[in-house]
Amino acid sequence: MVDALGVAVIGFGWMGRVHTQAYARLPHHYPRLPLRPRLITVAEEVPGRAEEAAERFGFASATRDWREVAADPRVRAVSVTAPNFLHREIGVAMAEAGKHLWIEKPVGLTAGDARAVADAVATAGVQGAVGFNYRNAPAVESARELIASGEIGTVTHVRIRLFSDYAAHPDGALTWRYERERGGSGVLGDLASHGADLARFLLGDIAALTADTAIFVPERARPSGATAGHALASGGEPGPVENEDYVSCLLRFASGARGVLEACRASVGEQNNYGFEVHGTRGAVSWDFRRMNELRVSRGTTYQDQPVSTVYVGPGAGEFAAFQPGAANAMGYDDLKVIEAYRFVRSIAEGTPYGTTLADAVHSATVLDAMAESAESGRWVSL
Ligand SMILES: NC(=O)C1=CN([C@@H]2O[C@H](COP(=O)(O)OP(=O)(O)OC[C@H]3O[C@@H](n4cnc5c(N)ncnc54)[C@H](OP(=O)(O)O)[C@@H]3O)[C@@H](O)[C@H]2O)C=CC1
Ligand SMILES: O=C1CO[C@H](CO)[C@@H](O)[C@@H]1O
Repeated sequence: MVDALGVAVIGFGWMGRVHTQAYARLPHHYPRLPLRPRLITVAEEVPGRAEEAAERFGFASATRDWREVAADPRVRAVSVTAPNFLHREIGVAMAEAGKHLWIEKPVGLTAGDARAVADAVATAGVQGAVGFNYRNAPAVESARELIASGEIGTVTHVRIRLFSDYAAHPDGALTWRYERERGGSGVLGDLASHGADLARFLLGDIAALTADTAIFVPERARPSGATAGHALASGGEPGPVENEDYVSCLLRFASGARGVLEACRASVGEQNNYGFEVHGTRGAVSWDFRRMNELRVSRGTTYQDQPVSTVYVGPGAGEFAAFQPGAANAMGYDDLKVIEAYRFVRSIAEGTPYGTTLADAVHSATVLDAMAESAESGRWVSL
């Protein structure tokens, strides 16, 4: 018996589209899920964009005012895919209205914002999921199991990197991402938030850190109209970039392991170069988002003679089997969002969290706040 789950999407740029497509694809990949999302309404402030989204993707209605979503009894679950400065206000309002919440990272501008949304979700007794999609990659789940099984021994150190060039082009538009008021931090919230989540997912809590940040592209052109994702602008008045393009961070884990996390949104020549290398006393495992379905693994104690092999993950790993019949049939980025949608909807169906929660967002945001504090003070910060 399959029941309908009325859903709404607030903010219809890049992530709004990806969440919508994930809801639509759920029955294809998870036919036994007892709830089937029904696209009820889309809220977007750019004139005409909500109507266009409704027309293209099949929402029953469209609005420019997200408050109408909170009041809509047809809607039981909401995706918040609007810019960061709206996460807290919209997230809290939706939870208070009794809506289950799937909200994008970093969940607000600060750890205080993430905590406010987490508290509202807990008080309302609704389910909450967060857009830390990289941990949904079956290969990342396999790496976590490999580490937890002790097969690579005691973890000694890890390197986590998130390098991209979406902010490297000098004509990249000065969107909300580059403003303190609407974006909050820069690459911290945009990319290092994922890195902080992966660090904890793989290796447990971070005990202390020290960080350094920099702005490499200090001015950008103001966009002349509506933008989505990482748009280019031409001819607009230049304005200042208010948040960091780059962060490097040394980590000490509660386990005693050491780590380096580095993220940059303006790395010329790097496109979505996201990944990690984890080293232990008896082996190592590494992952690269651009080869998302592979792990590089080394195991044993023959040291310099030890082979490093490529492992193609297959139907036994994470949610791989819901997408492809055999190893080395590639999954893609949008599939990670389908997995996120599945875990969110399953949480609602079973009344218990399954996958990322708002607590994960609070942990990640606390790490980001500590990085900002350390970059400012030049000191180590304990967590
Ligand atoms: N998990 C992941 O891998 C990713 C997560 N993200 C996260 O997703 C969120 C959205 O990012 P992205 O989709 O790239 O951003 P976009 O700028 O592409 O889309 C956001 C949309 O929300 C609109 N918006 C602004 N104010 C409102 C409002 N009051 N009501 C409704 N809509 C509004 C924006 O309009 P306008 O243009 O007028 O501002 C824009 O159309 C961010 O928090 C980001 O950090 C983003 C990319 C990847
Ligand atoms: O979460 C994210 C993942 O990568 C994107 C760029 O490629 C970011 O913009 C985004 O916020």
